[in-house]
This record gives sequence, structure tokens and C-alpha cells, in this order.
Amino acid sequence: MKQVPFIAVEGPIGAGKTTLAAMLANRLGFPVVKEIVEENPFIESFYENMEDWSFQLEMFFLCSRYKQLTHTVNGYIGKGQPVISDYHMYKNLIFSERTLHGVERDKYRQIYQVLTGDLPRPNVIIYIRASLDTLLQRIARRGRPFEEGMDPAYLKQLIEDYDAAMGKLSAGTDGSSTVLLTIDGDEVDFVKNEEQFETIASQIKELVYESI
Ligand SMILES: Nc1ncnc2c1ncn2[C@@H]1O[C@H](COP(=O)(O)OP(=O)(O)OP(=O)(O)O)[C@@H](O)[C@H]1O
Ligand SMILES: Nc1nc(=O)c2ncn([C@H]3C[C@H](O)[C@@H](CO)O3)c2[nH]1
Repeated sequence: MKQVPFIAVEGPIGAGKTTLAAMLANRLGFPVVKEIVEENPFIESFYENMEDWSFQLEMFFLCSRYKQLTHTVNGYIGKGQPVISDYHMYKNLIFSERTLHGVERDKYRQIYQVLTGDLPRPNVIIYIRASLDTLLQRIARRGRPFEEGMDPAYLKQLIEDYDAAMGKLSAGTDGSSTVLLTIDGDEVDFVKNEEQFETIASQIKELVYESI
């Protein structure tokens, strides 16, 4: 093994990132890093009025993820221990490029570069793609109150943004070398179908112990 396995699970809202990251961590015996959501003091206000609250919300996510990743590097990756995370730092840009505008977006981009420039990047990304219908169903079933009024057009846009961003990351245009494993979340049900989950786990094992 040449690199310490640093695996990120990504995909639009409700795709199943946290669920799959936890299942894989359990199966492979790796620690899991989960994003901080409910603690974000701006999330309810953001979903009520994105225009007014996006800068505060994006800055909170960016700073908390920066802090969390720094701890992860010091506690695990820097010591040669593998980690599975239910997000990639690049997620900050996927969302902020959509929600911020003008001066706030320019300032955010600069802060993003300063905070993330020297942080290690995942060497494997598991990208869960799913249709708008599937995502809306899962979000509704999960029942977070602040997501109840989410505009489907926002989610649809994020699906497209994710496709564009994952293509860019896998092509390595940001200077990193990343293996991208894409899962069709409409067809593959890793929660109910054990065989399908085992296939994903085997693919990851193979990548981790043979390629990276
Ligand atoms: N393959 C699946 N089949 C059916 N339900 C699923 C599947 N994956 C996840 N779910 C359910 O869908 C909901 C969303 O999953 P989860 O919270 O893991 O998504 P997420 O991508 O981490 O969401 P967020 O972007 O909001 O952090 C949860 O209720 C989960 O139990
Ligand atoms: N705008 C914005 N920027 C982010 O970086 C970000 N990360 C997560 N989220 C939203 C999606 C789910 O509702 C909920 C849980 O993922 O929080 C975000 N929203």
C-alpha cells in the first residue's frame, strides 16, 4: 500500500452518504468522520431565506469542516491510519458557488483556498448519484424539519453541480489524483441488498489494498 486510505463518500443531499460511510467503516474497521449538521446555528434560517443567510451558513460549514479535518489528519491520516469521511472538503465549493454571489463569493473563495490549500485530499471518492425523485423521497422519509420546504429546483441544480464537480475531481484538474467510484443510487440499494453492499465493500477493499 503506497498511500494511507482516505476515503470520502459524496453525493447530493439525501443520497445516502452518512449511511454508506457508516456501513463501510463498520465493515472495513476504519474510523468514520461525520459532518456536523444539526449544530450549524444557521441551517434553519438558511432554508427559510437563502439570500440572507448563505454566507454565514457556508462559513460555518467551511470552518467546522476545516477544524474536523485538521483533527482527522493529526489523529489518523498523519499517523498512517485509514479514515472514511461522509464528505469531501470540495463540497464547500459545490454549495457555495451556487448559494453565494458577488463580493461574498469572492471572499469565500479566498478563505477556502487559505484554509484548504495544504490539507490532504481523499484518494478515493465514492460518489452516490441519484435522481431528484429518489432524493426527495429519502429527504422526506428522514424528516428533518428544516428540509421540509426545500425547493426541488435547488436540489435539481445541486444534482447537476455534483455531476460537474465529480467529473472535474476525477479528471484531476485540481491537481489531486483521486479514484472515483460512482454508484447509481436509484438502482443500487446498499441498505436493503446485502449482496450489493458487499460488492461496494469489496471494490473499496481492492482499491485500498492494491491501488492506492
Ligand atoms: N440505499 C438506500 N435505500 C433506502 N434508503 C436509504 C438508502 N440510503 C440512505 N437511505 C435513507 O435515506 C435518508 C438519507 O440518507 P443519509 O442521511 O445517509 O443521506 P446523506 O447523503 O448523508 O444526506 P445529507 O446530504 O443530508 O447529509 C436516510 O433516512 C437513510 O436511512
Ligand atoms: N448550503 C450548504 N452548504 C454546505 O456546505 C452544506 N453541507 C450540508 N448542507 C446541508 C444539506 C442538508 O440539508 C444538510 C445536511 O447535509 O445540510 C449544506 N448546505
